[in-house]
Amino acid sequence: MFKTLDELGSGNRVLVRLDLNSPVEDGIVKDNRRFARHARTVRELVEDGHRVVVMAHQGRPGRDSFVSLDQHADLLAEYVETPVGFVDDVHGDEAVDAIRGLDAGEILLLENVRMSDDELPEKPAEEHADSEFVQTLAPEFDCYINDAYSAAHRSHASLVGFPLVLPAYAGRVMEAEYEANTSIASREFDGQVTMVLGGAKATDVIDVMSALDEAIDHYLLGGIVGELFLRAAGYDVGYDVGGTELYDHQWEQNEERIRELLAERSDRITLPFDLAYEDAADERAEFPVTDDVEKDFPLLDVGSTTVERYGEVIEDSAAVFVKGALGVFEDERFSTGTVGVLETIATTDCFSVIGGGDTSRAIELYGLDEEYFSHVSIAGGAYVRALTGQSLPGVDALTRSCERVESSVDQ
Ligand SMILES: Nc1ncnc2c1ncn2[C@@H]1O[C@H](COP(=O)(O)OP(=O)(O)O)[C@@H](O)[C@H]1O
Ligand SMILES: O=C(OP(=O)(O)O)[C@H](O)COP(=O)(O)O
Repeated sequence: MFKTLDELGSGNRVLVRLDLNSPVEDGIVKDNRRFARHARTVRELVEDGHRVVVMAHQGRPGRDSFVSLDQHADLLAEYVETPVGFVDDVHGDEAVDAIRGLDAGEILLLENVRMSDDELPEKPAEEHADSEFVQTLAPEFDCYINDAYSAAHRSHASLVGFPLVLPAYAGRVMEAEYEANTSIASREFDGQVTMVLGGAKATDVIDVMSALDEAIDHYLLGGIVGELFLRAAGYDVGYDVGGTELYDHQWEQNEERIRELLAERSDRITLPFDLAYEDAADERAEFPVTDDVEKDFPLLDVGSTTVERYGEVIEDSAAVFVKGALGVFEDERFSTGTVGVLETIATTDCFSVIGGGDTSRAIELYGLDEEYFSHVSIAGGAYVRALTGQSLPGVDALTRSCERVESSVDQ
C-alpha cells in the first residue's frame, strides 16, 4: 500500500502530479470533473501551508489535443479558489526559478510534461529516476504526491520517476479511485457481467479484453474500437476516411489481436448492428452495417437498433462496466449511442461503473445524475486495468517508495 496526505504534515515543498488531461475542441480546453476532483487535493495542500508545484499532461504529441497547460491553470484556479501561477517550462531554468519563488500556500503549474523528451518513453522507474527531468526537479522538493490515478497505467517519468528519489504520497483522488476500482476487481456478481467498450484507444480496450477473459459474459462494442472489430468481421467500415487518422494506424497495431479475440469469443462479443453519420443536410443518418454502400464519410456513432439491442443485454445484467464512448457524444447528434446506454444502465438496478476521462463527461453533459451509477471513475485505461487485476506502474512506484522509507527506518 502507500502513504496518504494524512501522513504528510505541513509546510513542505510538494511536487504533485495531477491528471488534467481534458477534451480540447477547436483549441479550447473543456472543463470536466478531473479539475473538480483534483481541486480537493490541491486545496488541502494549500490549507496545510505547503508550496505546491503541479505537474500534468495534455494530449499526445501530434494530436490536436496536445496543447499548453496555460488554460488548465485558469480552470484549476476556479475550483481551488486560489490563484494558480503558470510557467511555460517543465524542468529548465525558468521552471526552477519559478519554483524557488513560491511562498507557503501558493500554487504553480508547470508546462505540459509531455513537452519534455524525458516524459513519454515507457521505461522502468529506475531509468526515469535518472533522467534530467527528475534529477533537476527532485532537489527542489521535500516530497512528491501522485494524485493522477487515471494516468497511473503509464510508466512515464512524472508518474514513476520521482517516488524513487523523494518521499512519496497518494493524493485524495489516487486514494479514492484506487480503493473503489480495486474493490471492484475482487467482487463477485450473482448474474451476468457485461462490459461496454468504446472510445478511441483500441490498445487499451484490447488489453482489457485479453486480460478479463472469462470474467465477462458479454462485451458490447462501439466507438472506433467497435468499427475496427466490424472491419475484422468483414464489414466495410473501420478505416480512415474524410481526413480522419483514427483507424488505420490502430488497425495495423491491433488487427491480429482483434481477429484472435473474435475467433475465440464470437459468442460473447456483440458488434454494432447499425452506424450513424452526418448526411448532406448535416443531419444524423443511420444505416445497417450490412449495407453495401460506399462509405467515404466518417462514421460517428452506433445506430438506434444497436442501442436497443445493447439495452436488452444490459437489462439482463447484474453488473455493467463501461469504458469509452460509443460515439462522438460531444456532438449531440451523435450522442445517441453513449447516452442511450448510460440511460438504460441508470434505469436498471445493476451494479455499474462508468470509466473514462471523456466518457464520464457524457454524464454531466447530458444531465445524468452520478447517483444513478455505483461508481463514476475519472480514469479510463487505468480503471479497466484495475478491473483486470493488472498492476499500475504509478501505484507500484508509490508502494515501493513507502517500503523503501520503512526499511530505512528499520535499519
Ligand atoms: N466513431 C467515432 N469517431 C471518432 N471519435 C469517436 C468515435 N466514437 C467515440 N469517439 C471519441 O472517443 C472519445 C473517448 O475515447 P477514449 O479517450 O478512449 O475514452 P476515455 O477518455 O473515456 O477513456 C470521445 O471523446 C469520443 O468523441
Ligand atoms: O485520459 C487518460 O486516459 P483515458 O483516456 O483512458 O481516461 C489519461 O490522461 C492517460 O492519457 P493517455 O491515454 O494519453 O496516456
